[in-house]
Amino acid sequence: MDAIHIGLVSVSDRASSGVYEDRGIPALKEWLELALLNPCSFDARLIPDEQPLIEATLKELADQCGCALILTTGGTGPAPRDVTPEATRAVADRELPGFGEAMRAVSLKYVPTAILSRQVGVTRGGSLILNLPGQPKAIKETLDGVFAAVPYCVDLIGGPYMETREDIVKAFRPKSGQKTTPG
Ligand SMILES: Nc1ncnc2c1ncn2[C@@H]1O[C@H](COP(=O)(O)OP(=O)(O)OP(=O)(O)O)[C@@H](O)[C@H]1O
Ligand SMILES: Nc1nc2c(c(=O)[nH]1)N[C@H]1C(S)=C(S)[C@@H](COP(=O)(O)O)O[C@H]1N2
Repeated sequence: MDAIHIGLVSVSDRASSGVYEDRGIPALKEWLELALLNPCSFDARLIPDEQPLIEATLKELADQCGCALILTTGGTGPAPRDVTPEATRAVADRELPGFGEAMRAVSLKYVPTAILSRQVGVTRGGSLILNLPGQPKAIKETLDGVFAAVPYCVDLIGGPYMETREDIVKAFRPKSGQKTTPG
């Protein structure tokens, strides 16, 4: 089974300055380790809401670290210091608007303020970058809702073949995109 390298970015002024303990990176890791069958390794970064730093971090994870998937958490709202979507768009080759739309739609089942998140999904080279809201509970809520589309997206941009635990999330691939196990 392909090994997968994943970038995790927690964007939070208060967690990065020690006001509270970061719960973003542990929540991202926990969900991914439960959902993915592939052997996974992670590069994790805890940074403040500073656009140049977010951009540099995303570029490093995509271009130097070779992450096929990069998940950010935090900084997607309307507050003046929320700049994760701007940073993500600034480093993007293409935007995949469906990810932001679908995450907001599933999130409305949990909170009416889901519409306040400006989260986006983009590609940069062979990396898929997804923004998640900062509330630690939002990580599971949004990943449960959209991750079915992630493995095929990663296939299409030339990444590893991701396999998921079906009781957590069932990856969807069209028949032509499915790998058949030999024998
Ligand atoms: N990385 C994190 N670790 C733990 N809790 C978090 C984290 N990010 C957000 N939260 C929790 O979710 C709440 C709302 O998150 P939000 O992203 O709006 O924080 P914020 O007001 O932008 O501040 P900051 O950037 O300092 O996290 C926070 O008050 C906090 O309780
Ligand atoms: N699934 C889910 N989506 C959510 C939330 C949540 O708790 N769960 N919080 C909302 C709130 S209150 C805000 S302000 C926005 C932006 O959050 P962020 O700035 O922490 O990224 O995400 C929204 N989306």
